[in-house]
Amino acid sequence: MMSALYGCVLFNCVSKLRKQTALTQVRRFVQWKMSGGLIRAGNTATPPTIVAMANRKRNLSFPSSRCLSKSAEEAKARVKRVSIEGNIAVGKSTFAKLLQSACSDWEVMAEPVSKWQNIRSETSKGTEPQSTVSNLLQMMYQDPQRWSYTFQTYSCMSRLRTQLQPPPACLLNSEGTPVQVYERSVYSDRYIFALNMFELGCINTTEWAVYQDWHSLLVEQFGHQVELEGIIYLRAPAKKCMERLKKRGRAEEKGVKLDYLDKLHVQHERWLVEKSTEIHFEKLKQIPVLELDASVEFKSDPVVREQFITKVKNFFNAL
Ligand SMILES: Nc1ncnc2c1ncn2[C@@H]1O[C@H](COP(=O)(O)OP(=O)(O)OP(=O)(O)O)[C@@H](O)[C@H]1O
Ligand SMILES: Nc1nc(=O)c2ncn([C@H]3C[C@H](O)[C@@H](CO)O3)c2[nH]1
Repeated sequence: MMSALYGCVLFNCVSKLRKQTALTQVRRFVQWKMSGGLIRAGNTATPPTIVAMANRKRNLSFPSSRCLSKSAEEAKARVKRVSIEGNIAVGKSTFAKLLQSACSDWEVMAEPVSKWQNIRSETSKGTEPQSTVSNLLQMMYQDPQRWSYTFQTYSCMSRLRTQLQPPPACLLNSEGTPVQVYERSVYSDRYIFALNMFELGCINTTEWAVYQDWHSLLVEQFGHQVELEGIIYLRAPAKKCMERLKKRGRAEEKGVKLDYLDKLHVQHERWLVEKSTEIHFEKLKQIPVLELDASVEFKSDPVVREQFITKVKNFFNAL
């Protein structure tokens, strides 16, 4: 019942989005007409849809809901997008903070864990509307069979929202190599977590088919707005992640077993190292991956920190 409702909400979002996209096309066409219909692309006047296609080939980004000037579009297209992937507690947030402080051309977007821990809903009991808060992360860990599908719909939606956020002005004005860095992505949502939950039997075959269907639809509809140019894979043995998970002591993760981290490690290896996971998006199949040994302690060691930053800089520059 709940799954059907979530599917329905997502479906409504997509059809609204389609309408918005159509409206944007019409608006762009009217603006193009009013400006005399001349956009420099060689010597010919080119309709906006054709320019859009040409720009897509050159990997230029298009605004989702408002029209940006050509130079703003070009500035946006210069911003590269990279996700940090890795097992639970491997050190992504810690590494992300290091990147954030290392270079003003890099903007790090944290995984929205606190949103998953605090889902507000309005209920009307009696006459007064009441607000209740639920912790979906905890619900998922306590009863994965009941809540995994719901969790994946919400985690994926929140990751999508993060990946759709426009770059800040400082990145648009950057003269270096501006990069938006995401802690995980809509791709790890599917190819690590949802897949793992399916393989564990916590997501059933129907839920998995439904998840994959709307995931593909969303990724295809948003196109290059949610594409990544690269992935940083923080790699460490599951045992090391378990040590760190225990040290961190997040309440919801108390029941997490080494076996679960082992399985997630295998999913990361299949996707990012062996490349044996079946991937459904062409660009993602060829994406460059920077692998870093995250088992080393870099927080207290400035030499290791510098080595990491240099590797990341070289990786970004080559994208
Ligand atoms: N290189 C490191 N060496 C030693 N300890 C580390 C290192 N990186 C992170 N830690 C510690 O490990 C714990 C988990 O780190 P962190 O929260 O960054 O992991 P994460 O990958 O972001 O976790 P999650 O998957 O839950 O988002 C923290 O207590 C952190 O201080
Ligand atoms: N089931 C499941 N699916 C996801 O997409 C997902 N993404 C993160 N997590 C869990 C790992 C950490 O405990 C915590 C913070 O990363 O949330 C997930 N769990």
